[in-house]
Amino acid sequence: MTDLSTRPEVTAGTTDPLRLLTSRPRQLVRAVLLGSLASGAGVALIGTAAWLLSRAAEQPPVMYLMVAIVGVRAFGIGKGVLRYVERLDSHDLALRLQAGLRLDTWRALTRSTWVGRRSGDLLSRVVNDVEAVQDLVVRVVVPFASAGLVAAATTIVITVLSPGSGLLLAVSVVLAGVLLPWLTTRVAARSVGTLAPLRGELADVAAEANDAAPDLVAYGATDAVLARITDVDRRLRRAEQRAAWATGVAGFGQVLASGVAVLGGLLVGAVQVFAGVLPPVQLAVLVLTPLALHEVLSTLPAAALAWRRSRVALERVREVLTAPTVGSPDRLASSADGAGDGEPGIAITGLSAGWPDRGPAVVGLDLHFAAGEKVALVGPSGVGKTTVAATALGLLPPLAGRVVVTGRVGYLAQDAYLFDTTVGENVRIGRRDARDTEIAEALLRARVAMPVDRLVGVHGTAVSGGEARRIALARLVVGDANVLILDEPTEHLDAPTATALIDDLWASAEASRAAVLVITHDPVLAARCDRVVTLPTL
Ligand SMILES: Nc1ncnc2c1ncn2[C@@H]1O[C@H](COP(=O)(O)OP(=O)(O)OP(=O)(O)O)[C@@H](O)[C@H]1O
Repeated sequence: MTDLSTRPEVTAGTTDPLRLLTSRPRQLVRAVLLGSLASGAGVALIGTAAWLLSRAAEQPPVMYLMVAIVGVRAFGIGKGVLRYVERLDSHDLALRLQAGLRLDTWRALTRSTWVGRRSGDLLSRVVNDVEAVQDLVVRVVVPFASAGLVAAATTIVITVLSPGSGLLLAVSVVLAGVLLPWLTTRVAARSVGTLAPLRGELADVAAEANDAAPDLVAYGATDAVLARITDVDRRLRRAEQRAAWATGVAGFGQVLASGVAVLGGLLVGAVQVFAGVLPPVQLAVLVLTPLALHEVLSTLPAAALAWRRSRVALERVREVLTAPTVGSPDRLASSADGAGDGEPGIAITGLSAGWPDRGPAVVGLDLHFAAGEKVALVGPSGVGKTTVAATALGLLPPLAGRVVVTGRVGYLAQDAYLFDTTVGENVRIGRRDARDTEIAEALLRARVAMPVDRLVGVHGTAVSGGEARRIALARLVVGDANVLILDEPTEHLDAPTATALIDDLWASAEASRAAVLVITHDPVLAARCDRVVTLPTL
């Protein structure tokens, strides 16, 4: 067994089920062997107990029963202990593979800005679908492989005792272990294949309804959204019911297969006992051992469905891993971390910019500004000011032209995100090693008279719009950025607060010779910049 906290995580680097599983072959083999021994102990327990009961009925001296008595105890205890150890080992392997895959998925997420992706579905892929790798180990490979080994061993032992019963058992094993699982996946394939996408869709509509709840209630538009959620839920439930129905029918088939093995064993064994070729005490072994084996095989239809489900889920994860990147947030992070390669500044040359699957919002923009310069970008609503900022930040790839940003970038977004934590922790995002005193000072400079430990609520709903804006500003102030991109910094603020805040921002920008790009509709703020660039309407 291994300690997850001390061993490095496995990075799977693949979503191919076979390659995933064979990335830790020794642990996989060990888990399968432990699983086989646990299941084998269960079957051996019933077989030995059956012999013991029959033999005890003949009332021999107890010495003749001792080995069987010890065997029953050993198999009984061994079954539980081995199953426990197998569970530890197989879950350890499964969690390791899952951690590796999750790490790969996060890496893929950080490579792209995922502009335009449905966030609920993306979340469902990253959380639920990645977990499919757990099922692959615990519910598919270990049950199938160990059931196969135990079935082979049991069939050989029964064949040695009674070839006719062995043949019948082999037929029932093929029926229960191969045919029924295959039929189950055939019947339920389509509905199982839709489960993961439907869960993603449900997460998506539920997340959207949650975000939009105040507007929906205010406009009395909840019915339509609830109807959408109910519709997806109904489709999901139907798919789950179909899968459950297939598993139920397979369960019935399992009982039949087990009946064939038990009755067959009884008939063939009885004939052999009457013919004097089989000792009577072995009859119970021929009858009861197949029963125990079929208990092991009864999990296989569900395992076959889990295999199908895991493949669909891993395919969805693969789509995330191989999705084309949008923008270059990693480059942004490195330029933000790099200790300012050269003078801070932004050089935009011949830029055409726009959002994926839309035409360009901005065409042929030239905008160069240097350290210590403050430039206001103005223009009518929707003309593309935020699009220019997103492109300069690397969140969107330029459609044409070049954008070079030198220095440590600090960005105040128009809809800056507040996490559901304290004011202080929200500010600390600007500089992770900021001390409490520095956070308090940043809040003071951003004119937020709030205790650092006050909670801001989900999406900052427990603070006012102006307070949220200033907390986001404090996040910018606490960092040591020297290229500032500010999208509507004075929005939601009263005139005196806005003036005081800009005074402060300008003072610290001048001290660090920062290059400042301000997007604004506020003529007072624009007038306080060195230059005003007006974006033309296309
Ligand atoms: N995430 C997005 N996905 C697709 N299109 C977008 C997105 N954000 C903005 N757009 C579109 O891009 C165009 C430019 O929008 P942008 O937000 O850059 O304008 P803006 O000048 O900043 O407007 P405002 O002053 O109202 O904030 C608009 O037509 C807008 O509908």
